[in-house]
Amino acid sequence: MLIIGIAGGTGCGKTTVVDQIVSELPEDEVCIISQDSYYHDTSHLTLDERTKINFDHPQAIDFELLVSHLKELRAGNSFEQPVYSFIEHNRTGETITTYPKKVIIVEGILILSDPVIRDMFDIKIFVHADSDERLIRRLKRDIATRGRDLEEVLNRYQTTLKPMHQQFIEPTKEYADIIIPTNKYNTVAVEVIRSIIDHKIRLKE
Ligand SMILES: Nc1ncnc2c1ncn2[C@@H]1O[C@H](COP(=O)(O)OP(=O)(O)O)[C@@H](O)[C@H]1O
Ligand SMILES: Nc1ccn([C@@H]2O[C@H](COP(=O)(O)O)[C@@H](O)[C@H]2O)c(=O)n1
Repeated sequence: MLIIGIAGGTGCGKTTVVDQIVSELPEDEVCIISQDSYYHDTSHLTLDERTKINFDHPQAIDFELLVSHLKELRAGNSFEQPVYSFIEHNRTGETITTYPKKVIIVEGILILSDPVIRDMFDIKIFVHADSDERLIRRLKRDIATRGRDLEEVLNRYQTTLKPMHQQFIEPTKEYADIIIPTNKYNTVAVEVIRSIIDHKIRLKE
């Protein structure tokens, strides 16, 4: 089993890079775990209280649960991955059964910030796009798919996204084995990563 961690600021293109990497891998050989599934359960809060959470701080993430799930996979067991709603700012109560596969990809803004999880990765990748590029993408995506408006995204950007990025996300670049520049689509880097995965899988077989 090969466990790959893919970090990088919001809107840098993590999900896009993951989709590109897995697009040519057999479906039964790869599983994807999103850090978003591990936002703490906030059912005890009202929707209004949930909107005030700082979702870019490491304390917003249930890293303990993520670690325990990765350990299940390493032990050859499946687990139930929570489904998260960006509209409700909470887990939906549904889960996706996630099975151990040859390649496990864990992606999220803060996944290189936790030392225990970091140690579990065979390959650590940081996806980099400039902050103006990320803000533009985040605006477009959040308005189109996450039920946000311009005011909300810009307000969150100034109050939490930018300071949290500088404090907790950008510094984790130093732990990365590979940094992928994604100011534009980077098919060469995706090809390189695919061949590293192929090589490492063969070594482990
Ligand atoms: N290299 C790129 N160039 C232009 N747009 C991109 C690029 N990568 C991703 N996008 C777009 O930017 C938005 C955010 O990308 P996404 O992969 O969801 O980022 P992340 O998972 O890091 O937040 C999406 O709408 C996606 O289509
Ligand atoms: N209820 C939530 C939870 C998180 N966010 C934002 O999502 C970002 C992380 O996801 P990416 O796909 O962009 O990596 C993070 O920056 C949080 O601010 C949210 O808006 N609402």
